[in-house]
Amino acid sequence: MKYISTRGNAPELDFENVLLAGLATDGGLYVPKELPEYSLDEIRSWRGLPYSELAFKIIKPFVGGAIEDDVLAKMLDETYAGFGHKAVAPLAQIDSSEYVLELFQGPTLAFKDFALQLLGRLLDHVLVKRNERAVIIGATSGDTGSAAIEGCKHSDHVDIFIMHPHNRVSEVQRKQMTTIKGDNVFNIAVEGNFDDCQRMVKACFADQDFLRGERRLVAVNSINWARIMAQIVYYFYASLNLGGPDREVALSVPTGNFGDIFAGYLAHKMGLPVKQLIVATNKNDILHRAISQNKYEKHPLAHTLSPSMDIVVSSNFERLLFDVYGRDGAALASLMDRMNSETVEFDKDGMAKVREMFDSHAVNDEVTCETIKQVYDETGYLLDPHTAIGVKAARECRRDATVPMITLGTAHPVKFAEAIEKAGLETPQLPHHLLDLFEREERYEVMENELSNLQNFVVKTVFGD
Ligand SMILES: Cc1ncc(COP(=O)(O)O)c(C=O)c1O
Ligand SMILES: N[C@@H](CCOP(=O)(O)O)C(=O)O
Repeated sequence: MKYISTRGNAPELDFENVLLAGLATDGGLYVPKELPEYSLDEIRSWRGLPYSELAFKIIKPFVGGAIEDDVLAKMLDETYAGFGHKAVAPLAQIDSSEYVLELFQGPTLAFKDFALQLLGRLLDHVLVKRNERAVIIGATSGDTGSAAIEGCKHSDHVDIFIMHPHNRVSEVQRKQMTTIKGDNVFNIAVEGNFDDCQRMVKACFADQDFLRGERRLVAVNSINWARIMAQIVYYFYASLNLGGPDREVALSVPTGNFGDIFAGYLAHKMGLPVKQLIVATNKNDILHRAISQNKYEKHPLAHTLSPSMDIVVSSNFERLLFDVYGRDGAALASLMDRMNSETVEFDKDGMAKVREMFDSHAVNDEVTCETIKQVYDETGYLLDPHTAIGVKAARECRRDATVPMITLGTAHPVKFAEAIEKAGLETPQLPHHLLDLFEREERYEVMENELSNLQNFVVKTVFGD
């Protein structure tokens, strides 16, 4: 399997190098040159497989021989054995033909664990083989951070630096990151927002000289292709558990950086029958406006009760646009330049194609809380605010009531007490492994929103000067 950059001006890479690359050298994102496609018969033959075995079927072609089959299979077994539910990604029914795919059964209680528990193992395997040590720099609006640290903390081959927006993640999210012990783990609270943190990550990739050629820089955000790859699996799993591929499903995805829903789009392109994909956003609704009005216009970032989706610049939208623009890297590079600095209208035929599959809806804080309350009153099921946005968008955008609607349950409600309390409900107890979270000692640096500060901190920490 070969990978190419969305901006058409970076070397083609194999899986091992794409795993280690982060951003492409031309500033683009890596995507598979060709996607594996499956017939309905093949997909049907995967019915009943345990999660890790299904993951092996789907992930193996993307890895393309870079890791021996038995090693990959063992890695996948170990990854998903650590989840708190035997089904790994169970479906909860909240109405007739309406489901929540619970992606929060992993150690940090958010969907990020699906990819980051695996990414930590993949990176360790490859770095040990190469006898290399890497620096990870990541940005989080709350969930990627703890999942990445949890996934990588055992590796002797990485130092991991995670930036979060100061005072803009929930208390549980912050403590989940900042209380993880490890000599190789460094948390930074940036006086800025998630976009600022993500911009600094990308700037570090564009200027790696600060690591003096002595360390490789690796990404744990969804700019890293391996993140998307691992997230494709649960779309197949959910569908197969609801009668797929002989029955279509509709999917509503709480969306911020567009990584999760992009994985769903790829699952569909690989052969999974999908009726519609719903981009569910909070007040940071640039993607909803882009899809519904064909107008890509940046508004200032708003702080909401669904902080993990407080994102304006959605990195993975570029991967979808690459397809929309006929996989023309040069055209996309100039489009991305324009999207940086001006309001953009996309190619009309391309947008029409996007709308064949995608719908979108934006949900404000008030409606988010109303939805949490309504679903709780109707069913006793407690949604976290991100999932509630997905459920609301699903109900607004549903095209066909006979097609099962699955909302991706992206986080556990225990992480978002403020929203749950504003909905007039009680936050549940932390799960057993986090019961003493509030007593654990925190460790993080507060830092101005300045690239040089970040780079100096990394250099001082890694090289000691
Ligand atoms: C709980 C939660 N829901 C939804 C999202 C949005 O996912 P994506 O960024 O892949 O669009 C995130 C963050 O990424 C998240 O942490
Ligand atoms: N919502 C994320 C933001 C980072 O997105 P990623 O999927 O690119 O890592 C978070 O919670 O950190």
